[in-house]
Amino acid sequence: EDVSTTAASNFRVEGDVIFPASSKGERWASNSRVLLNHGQHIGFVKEDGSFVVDNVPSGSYVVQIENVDFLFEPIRVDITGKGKMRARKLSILQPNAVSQLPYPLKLTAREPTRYFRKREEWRITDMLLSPMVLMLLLPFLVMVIIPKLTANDPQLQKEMEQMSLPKMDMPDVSEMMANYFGGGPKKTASNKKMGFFSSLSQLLGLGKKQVNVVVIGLDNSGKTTILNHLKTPDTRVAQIVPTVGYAMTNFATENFSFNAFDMAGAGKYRNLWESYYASAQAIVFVVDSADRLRMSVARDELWMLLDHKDISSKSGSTLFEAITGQSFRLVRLMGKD
Ligand SMILES: Nc1nc2c(ncn2[C@@H]2O[C@H](COP(=O)(O)OP(=O)(O)OP(=O)(O)O)[C@@H](O)[C@H]2O)c(=O)[nH]1
Ligand SMILES: [Mg+2]
Repeated sequence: EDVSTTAASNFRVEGDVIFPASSKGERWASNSRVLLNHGQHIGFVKEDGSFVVDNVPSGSYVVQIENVDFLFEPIRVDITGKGKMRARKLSILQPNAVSQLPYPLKLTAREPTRYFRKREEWRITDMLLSPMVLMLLLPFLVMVIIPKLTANDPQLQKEMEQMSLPKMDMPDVSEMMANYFGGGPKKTASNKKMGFFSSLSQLLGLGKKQVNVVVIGLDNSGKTTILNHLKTPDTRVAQIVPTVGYAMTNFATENFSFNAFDMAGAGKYRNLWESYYASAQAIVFVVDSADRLRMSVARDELWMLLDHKDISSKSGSTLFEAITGQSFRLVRLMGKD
């Protein structure tokens, strides 16, 4: 009886340890121990990597290789009462899952042991992805993307521009920046009417160049009609009515986006014209050649325009005259006067 129990407890666990080829020397063999159940039974590794743990009673054991330089995955070994060996992966997360392994054991070094955590290095992405920077960048992205999205839809663009600034009495950031970087002369009235988004996209060199055009001329001379023809067919208005005060319209060519101030020509509104001269890159003076009775009134208004301080002080400003109606005689008449 005594013999049978000692015989039953005299099993041996065998296997091989495989170290990576890169590891130099045989140092690892003497530096390694085989631990069963964390040291309940201990074996040593020979120079060739083989090991034997003697005098192991039947039962279930966790086999680990203890080595200073390398990490090994532990294996579970079950020894039956009759000395039958069975090895399986030691699964901590799923203890019941059986993944059979060969016996004698083969234990392969998984990776070198790291005793120190790698020092964190500074990377540009850490900084760019920090919430602070993202929060700073997001509004800028929105400002750049929205004008691009609305560029094809003048109606929407107009709505955006009307929505953005006129109601709030807020300093125009883009104007401030343009003045600061451009170092140009102060144009207080100019950019304020252009809308925040468009001037910003212009500042960033995106999209088309923005041109402010002021269209003036006597009432009923055809200003609104001309501007209406310059718009795309789908944005044209069907019915043209006398303008009250002024109306803003937009139209575009390949390279330019025009902001046209369609001024009302009726006598009581004419004193409004001059406040838009300063902000204009171009002024169109429309004359109805068929309106012979009021040609002299048109001439006086034109002289007043040319004498205005905002016009005479402007170098490189352009003045267009649009002659509507049928008669060419009147072009000559204008020239004579
Ligand atoms: N026959 C003819 N009629 C025109 C021409 N241009 C405009 N009209 C008509 O003249 C009228 C007045 O045109 P508008 O474009 O409203 O004139 P406006 O200069 O904008 O006038 P205000 O807004 O009052 O300053 C409209 O009924 C147009 O249809 C043209 O070249 N020939
Ligand atoms: Mg009009």
